[in-house]
Amino acid sequence: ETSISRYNAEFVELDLLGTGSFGSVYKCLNRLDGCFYALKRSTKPIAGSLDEKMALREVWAHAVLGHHQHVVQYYSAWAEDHHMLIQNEFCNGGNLNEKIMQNRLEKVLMEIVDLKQLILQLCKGLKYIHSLKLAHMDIKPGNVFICHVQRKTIDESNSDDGYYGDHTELKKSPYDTVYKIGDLGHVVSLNKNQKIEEGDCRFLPIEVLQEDYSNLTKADIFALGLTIFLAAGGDDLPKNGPKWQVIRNIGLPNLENRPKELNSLLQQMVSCNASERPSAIEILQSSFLGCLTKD
Ligand SMILES: Cn1cc(CCO)c2c3c(c(-c4ccccc4Cl)cc21)C(=O)NC3=O
Repeated sequence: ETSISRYNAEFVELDLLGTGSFGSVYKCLNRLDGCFYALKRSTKPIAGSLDEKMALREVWAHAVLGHHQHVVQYYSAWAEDHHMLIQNEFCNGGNLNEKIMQNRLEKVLMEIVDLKQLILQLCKGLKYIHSLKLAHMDIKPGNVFICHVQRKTIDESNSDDGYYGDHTELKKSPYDTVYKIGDLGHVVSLNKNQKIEEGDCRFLPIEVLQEDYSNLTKADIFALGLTIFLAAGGDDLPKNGPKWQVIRNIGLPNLENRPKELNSLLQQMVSCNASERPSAIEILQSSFLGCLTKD
């Protein structure tokens, strides 16, 4: 019998955004509020299975993380006809991996001012997650979602708005770019020593591979360093083998035509010794972002 599906009752399914081992993600329109949402629909995991633990961790993490500008917003989750659904904020700009691929195709490099924004915003998101005693454990370009939001333009028409500026500061783009950390499927709590589900091995620091979970926030910093490296124009990362070992033991190759401050920040973020990696808070305070954080 056709059981009443909340999914069909409350949403209009518009596009398939992606599929994977996790299930399928659709862009949906909520019939009531007229907003778009990203809905992940996956087969309901077997009770007591590892998949169920991970699925519950994802929902618990979203519930604990509440609202933050640089974490993808969670709205609801429910189960129906052998499926589990999670309703998240829809980010209309794709993900950072698609942007990196696009830049390579067009042979363009992210400008340093945009890289600084990327680092600033992701560090604010990580600072928030870490402040709640959680670690993301799967930071990578594919899990950084992009929102293009309408720029707050000063309305030129009513010149008596008390704004006597010259209005020439209009930026080239009609929108601001907001980066958000998403996919909380690997989130772990810092204190509880639980078996972690490793994230993408290209972004995994060696100590986590060796099951040293004493510094999980610094595992996120390591993965963030590699994520920024790729966004700044670095070559693809190895999944294993000697090149994988070199990054863990020696560090990253220098990015030419990038400021030495950026290269040294990246080197620190991927330090072999987790305690030498700067925390999200330290990066926000670092001189590299200095001129930026005073906005
Ligand atoms: C494949 N895919 C494409 C998109 C659109 C990006 O412009 C997307 C989103 C999400 C997710 C997602 C990831 C992990 C868990 C749950 C969701 Cl809804 C997946 C997404 C999500 O949470 N929000 C999204 O926009």
